[in-house]
Amino acid sequence: MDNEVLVKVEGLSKKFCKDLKTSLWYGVKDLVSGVRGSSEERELRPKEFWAIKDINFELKRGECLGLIGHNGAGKSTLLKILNGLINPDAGKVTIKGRVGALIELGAGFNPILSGRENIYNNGAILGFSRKEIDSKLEAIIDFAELQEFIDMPVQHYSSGMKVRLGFAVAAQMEPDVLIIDEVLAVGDLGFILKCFKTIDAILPQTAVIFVSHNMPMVSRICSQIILMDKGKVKYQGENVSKGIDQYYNSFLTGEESSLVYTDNSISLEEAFIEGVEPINGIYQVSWGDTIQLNFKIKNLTLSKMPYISLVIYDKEQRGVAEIFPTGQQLNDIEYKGFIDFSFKLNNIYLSKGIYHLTFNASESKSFNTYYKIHKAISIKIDHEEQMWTPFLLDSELINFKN
Ligand SMILES: Nc1ncnc2c1ncn2[C@@H]1O[C@H](COP(=O)(O)OP(=O)(O)OP(=O)(O)O)[C@@H](O)[C@H]1O
Repeated sequence: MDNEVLVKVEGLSKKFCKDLKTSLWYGVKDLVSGVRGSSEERELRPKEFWAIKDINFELKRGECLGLIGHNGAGKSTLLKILNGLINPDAGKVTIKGRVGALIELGAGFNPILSGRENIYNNGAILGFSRKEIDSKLEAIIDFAELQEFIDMPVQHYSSGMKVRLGFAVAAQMEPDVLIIDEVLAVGDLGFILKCFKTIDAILPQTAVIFVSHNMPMVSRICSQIILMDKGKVKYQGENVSKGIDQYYNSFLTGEESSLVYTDNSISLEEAFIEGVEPINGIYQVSWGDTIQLNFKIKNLTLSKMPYISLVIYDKEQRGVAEIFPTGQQLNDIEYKGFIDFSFKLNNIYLSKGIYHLTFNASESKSFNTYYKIHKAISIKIDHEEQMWTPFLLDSELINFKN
């Protein structure tokens, strides 16, 4: 039972047409050729493209597949085929058991019916009797936190309320397969955290397919990953952090520093890491390395030394660390020109991934900014361990009793 394959996808492909008129014309042609019994059109015709091409995977109970990729990569199309909302042009999907799905905002709900009536409708579609739905109703309403609004037509629900109801129905109906698209992100943080707690709880009995652009969430719950690009698989496997790395690496081109603020008293002329050659503008550093950061600024009007501080941002623009180098002396400046700063950064324990340093020069540690620039230096931290958390803490065993 535990190792039962619940979802099997073989050679799945779906094509779309870029223009509606042509698409309708092809639809009529396909209908006629279908009636005549002639073979299906497998090749692309003018204006058609593969939204997904040759996707294969198997998912067992207790496993969670993360689907990641740029906008338009084909993730939602794949989910819609799995949920039976659209038909593939080639390939086969085999799903065992009950499918709970949260795909499009409001999809699966009748807008003129109330939340309560929609719960009964959805439950019936999933094969539950009225009595069974009765017994689950309170739990669903409680989970969705919609007690007050459950008798209001769904068309008057806010986006977050629709997601709450959708997830509550999908997750509380004991699905064997749970399909969740990015729509979950519409919920507020409290609800998203509650959803993840629920996913953790039902995962041992369920096969979960999860689409997200939120890599920390993907890395937290997924046991395998498919990185899609223009409908094709770019990475597939159980090494989730490798897939995420590849996804992030696909954004590496065109990374340029961006000036946030200047009062025209200084400008940053150079920023680099001593002894490290950047690749595509990114300095490759190993986890735990000690590095030397060098900055050259051009002083235009300052008469005192500025205070330099740095902030490290991860790929998703979350600040993960601040650096206030000690030993800086805010003395008078003798003459205008260039000033070189070198800072040592001991043992970087940030985990694998890309980070950007924001350079900040101000009158003192927390007063009067002169100059601020994002992505002054970009760093890629390498580590042989497959980890994907904001940073790694170094620890050693100091005591052990048996
Ligand atoms: N019904 C449709 N008719 C024509 N093209 C479509 C249709 N549905 C999707 N597409 C196209 O298929 C491609 C894949 O879309 P899809 O919604 O699957 O991407 P996605 O990976 O889910 O993107 P996102 O991250 O933005 O949600 C896109 O180019 C999209 O324009």
